[in-house]
Amino acid sequence: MIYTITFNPSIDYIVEVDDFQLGKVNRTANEYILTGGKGINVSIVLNNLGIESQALGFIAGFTGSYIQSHLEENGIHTDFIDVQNGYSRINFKMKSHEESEVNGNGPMINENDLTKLIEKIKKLHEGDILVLSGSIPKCISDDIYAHIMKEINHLGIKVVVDATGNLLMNVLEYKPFLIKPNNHELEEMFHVKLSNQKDIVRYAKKLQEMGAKNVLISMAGDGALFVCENGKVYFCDAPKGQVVNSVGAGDSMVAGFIAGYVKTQDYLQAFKMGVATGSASAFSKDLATADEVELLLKTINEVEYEY
Ligand SMILES: Nc1ncnc2c1ncn2[C@@H]1O[C@H](COP(=O)(O)OP(=O)(O)OP(=O)(O)O)[C@@H](O)[C@H]1O
Ligand SMILES: O=P(O)(O)OC[C@@]1(O)O[C@H](CO)[C@@H](O)[C@@H]1O
Repeated sequence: MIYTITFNPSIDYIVEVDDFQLGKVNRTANEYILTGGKGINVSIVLNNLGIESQALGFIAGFTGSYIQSHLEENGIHTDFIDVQNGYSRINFKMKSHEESEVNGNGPMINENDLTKLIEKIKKLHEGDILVLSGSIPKCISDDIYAHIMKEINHLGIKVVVDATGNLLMNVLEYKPFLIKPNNHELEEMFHVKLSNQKDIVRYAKKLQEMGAKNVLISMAGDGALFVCENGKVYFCDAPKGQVVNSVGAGDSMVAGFIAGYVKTQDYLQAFKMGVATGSASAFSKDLATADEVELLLKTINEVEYEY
């Protein structure tokens, strides 16, 4: 079974404003809401691709109830912990001349809530896949993903981590199966400016040396690089298309990679499926569907990188 954990689920309120004026009253040309949070997006896309998963994490208040019922209505299993403090956040995403986002901090999670989550995770089995995705509320220490990995290290579970900064750096010693920073997050982690693919590969390999088995570096419209545990390095161009909503493109890539890997056990197929799924989400209002992914997958060709 695949489990996703979202510490900080959200309702994403997406507004389109034709010509946003700072400091003025602006009116939307279009607006809609999506259920979000990185792990939840992974579960939604896996479901779209016909793969079962269970979404774990913390929800709170009326927004949390909406998130849970929306997922369940769409056939996604959930097992959230309902925390009694505040409400799940509403993240604001505005599309105008540029895309801007304001993400909330999320509800207060206490020790007791955390213990409940760890107890659930300890019941996972060998062969399960666990996805740890997204930011954590400020009240939680940035070694929490590492702590979770330490607790289940002996169980033979493949752990995928999509996070940044210390939250990601701290897990490396526990050898995650896959990590997926984007190129900007890679720069921030090493305090460097990476201006070409060769440099990006060099730093992705450092993450591998530090413990990650597979490293996927997404680069939005510039495609993605994959440093594989078999020693090979691949690059795929992103398919060309009209970007409609890139929120969740990275999560879709993670879901696509997992789906590809589960179906074929082949890393290259998984990588290509990841790129196709990321782009399919970027090219649509909502997250990628199986038909959209299948169409794009046919157009994707890899280049093996000589390093
Ligand atoms: N403008 C684009 N054109 C084509 N494909 C795109 C575009 N933006 C994203 N993608 C696809 O989605 C993948 C992931 O995108 P990106 O690098 O933006 O992830 P991310 O930064 O983790 O995104 P987010 O945090 O918004 O989920 C890319 O590798 C690519 O396949
Ligand atoms: O604040 P975080 O947890 O880093 O990111 C949260 C978020 O921006 O990520 C998803 C897209 O990747 C959205 O659904 C959600 O609003």
